[in-house]
Amino acid sequence: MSETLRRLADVIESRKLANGGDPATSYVAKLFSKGDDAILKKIGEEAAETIMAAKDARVSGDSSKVLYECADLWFHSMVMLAHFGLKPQDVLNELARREGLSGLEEKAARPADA
Ligand SMILES: N=c1c2ncn([C@@H]3O[C@H](COP(=O)(O)OP(=O)(O)OP(=O)(O)O)[C@@H](O)[C@H]3O)c2ncn1[C@@H]1O[C@H](COP(=O)(O)O)[C@@H](O)[C@H]1O
Repeated sequence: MSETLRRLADVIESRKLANGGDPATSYVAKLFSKGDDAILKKIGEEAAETIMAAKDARVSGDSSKVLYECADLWFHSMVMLAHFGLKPQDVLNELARREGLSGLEEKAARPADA
């Protein structure tokens, strides 16, 4: 896993209130203190901002804002993962499990009622 993701996951973990995170000095601790609805709301906002940035880039040809918004989305997704006791490595493991499995084949193999 990327060292940057690993270090960020460790910092996020350290910001949990149970680990001494202080909402007065830390954005992540403040988000944890507000609870999961606040974290999920941020993910919704950042996903929408990513979509808007991509639409703008389609017109302007400048993708720098897509990068910026996508980083916000990944970051807030990592806060959500930590909230649920998950790590970036768990997501990478799931992607690795899917490696080589065509999305079209996987969908076709689903039970009819799925
Ligand atoms: N990667 C990030 C990161 N990306 C975005 N953000 C913050 O996410 C917040 C939300 O972004 P918005 O653009 O939506 O800002 P806003 O509209 O003011 O949002 P709200 O305050 O209303 O939620 C901003 O305050 C950003 O600064 C981040 N805050 C922290 N990190 C990482 O988390 C670490 C720990 O941060 P602290 O817990 O604050 O020490 C940092 O060292 C960084 O590595």
